[in-house]
Amino acid sequence: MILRIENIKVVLNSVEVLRDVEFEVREGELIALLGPNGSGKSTLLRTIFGLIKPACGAVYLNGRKLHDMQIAEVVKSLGYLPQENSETKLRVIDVVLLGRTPYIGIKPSWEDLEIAREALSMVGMGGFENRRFSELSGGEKQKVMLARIFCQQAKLLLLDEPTSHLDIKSQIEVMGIVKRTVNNGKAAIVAIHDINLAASFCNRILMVKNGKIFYAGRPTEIINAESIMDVFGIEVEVIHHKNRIFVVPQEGIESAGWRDEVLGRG
Ligand SMILES: Nc1ncnc2c1ncn2[C@@H]1O[C@H](COP(=O)(O)OP(=O)(O)OP(=O)(O)O)[C@@H](O)[C@H]1O
Repeated sequence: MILRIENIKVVLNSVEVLRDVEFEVREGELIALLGPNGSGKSTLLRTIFGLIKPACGAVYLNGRKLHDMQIAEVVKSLGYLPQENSETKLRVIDVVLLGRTPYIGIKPSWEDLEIAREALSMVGMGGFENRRFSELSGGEKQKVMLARIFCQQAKLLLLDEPTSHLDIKSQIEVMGIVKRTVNNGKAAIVAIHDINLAASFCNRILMVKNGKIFYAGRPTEIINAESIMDVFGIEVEVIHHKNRIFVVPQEGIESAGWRDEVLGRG
């Protein structure tokens, strides 16, 4: 499966929110969208999913223009997780089963139920099936919404800050699940604020500023003090250690004095 975003411009209420956005997504790729608040990451994901029609340019899925496709067809290919959860009094299992909507006939089959239960246990929410969604914590809700997307079995996942409410263990687990899903012949684009998490799990990073892609490439190629200053306007030090990179605030390094320790020179 190949998704191609071709020269997209998006204008919302006369404001140009995205411009000259162009890239491709191939099978097996996990792509992070990094950028400051308001830089256009959510708008890009919404445009790819077809919720926003670009003023110019287009999104192509396997060579077909996405905006010409039926919504039922789109949701079998693209799974979109929005940034905000909608509130509902539905039971957890029914929220997850909504992910099966593209496949369900009159009512869910045993197989649909099995897939939904498996997705819940995959995100560590087995046993929550009969709880009310509205009564869960922020992180629990986020995991349930992720289970919903996983059981949709779409080929490309569009995840808007999927780890924002999660503790460190859950963040790593969720990114691990996304990575394994991608390795099984799928792809994902993830808007995320944690640069270290993005660099640890993603094959490619797109750095967005003012609605435009400023840098694109492998984490080790494009994450450096200059690109972060350019895009975020903040001084950091990027430490390369054992093929990994760590982004730490300049101020933190100077006051904590742990840089040499990390590099094994302590
Ligand atoms: N309907 C709209 N009308 C006008 N401007 C909009 C509209 N929706 C979004 N914007 C603006 O578009 C810009 C990009 O917003 P977007 O939500 O895509 O940013 P983001 O990178 O996802 O931000 P964050 O990291 O804070 O979630 C922002 O300046 C926002 O105010």
